[in-house]
Amino acid sequence: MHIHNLSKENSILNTFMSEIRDQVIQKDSMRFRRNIERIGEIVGYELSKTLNYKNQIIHTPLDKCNVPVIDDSIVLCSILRAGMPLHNGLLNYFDNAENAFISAYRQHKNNPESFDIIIEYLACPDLNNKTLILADPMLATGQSIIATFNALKTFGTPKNIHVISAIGSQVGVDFVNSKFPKTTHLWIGAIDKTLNKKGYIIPGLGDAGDLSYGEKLQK
Ligand SMILES: O=P(O)(O)OC[C@H]1O[C@H](OP(=O)(O)OP(=O)(O)O)[C@H](O)[C@@H]1O
Ligand SMILES: O=c1cc[nH]c(=O)[nH]1
Ligand SMILES: [Mg+2]
Repeated sequence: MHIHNLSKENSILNTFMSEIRDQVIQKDSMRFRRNIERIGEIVGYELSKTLNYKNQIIHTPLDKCNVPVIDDSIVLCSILRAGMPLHNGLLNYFDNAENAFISAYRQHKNNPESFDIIIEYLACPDLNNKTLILADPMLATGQSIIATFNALKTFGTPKNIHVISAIGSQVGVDFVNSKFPKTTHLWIGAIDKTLNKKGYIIPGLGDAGDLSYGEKLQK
């Protein structure tokens, strides 16, 4: 797996990262969603440099010119709920992408420290020979993204895979690195030290789904 840790380089991305982590600023849910969306836009721009391009002749009012344009068929797949703002950011740049949505949530067993990933909803186009972008802002244990990848296998074999996340834990990154094809790219805003007993990233930011859309009842 090619791991691109975008916080290693100074850029405006780190301003948005600081705001989604900040316990005061993150309480403004509209700003939180917009910052995640802006992270999606920046990552979309960065990963666009690795795509395939073809020359297109463009007629300006004065002459014609050759412009390289994206030649890959892109499918954006996001994990509900927290993936929605990241999805919007990517879709802001990849105008013609096809879209897939999957629901994955943690179902706790008898204690808060152990859980299964439950997938109930999946809508996905044909993935054969496409460029698949899997987006989820939090890569904690890595179980949700792996469960998603496995569930998508019946929809075809993508040509390339890009996994996008705002914050990951080192164990989660190591886990997905061991499960995805070696050619996969991981684009990540930051890789944090550890997970707590409930599987939350430390220092992380808290619960990305709740910060975007409000607290949900645990059932
Ligand atoms: O790497 P993992 O250990 O699988 O954890 C990451 C998952 O947890 C969060 O979703 P959550 O279950 O909180 O659902 P939500 O989006 O509805 O809040 C997050 O958006 C990921 O999907
Ligand atoms: O730290 C975490 C882990 C899972 N889901 C989140 O939203 N945050
Ligand atoms: Mg959540």
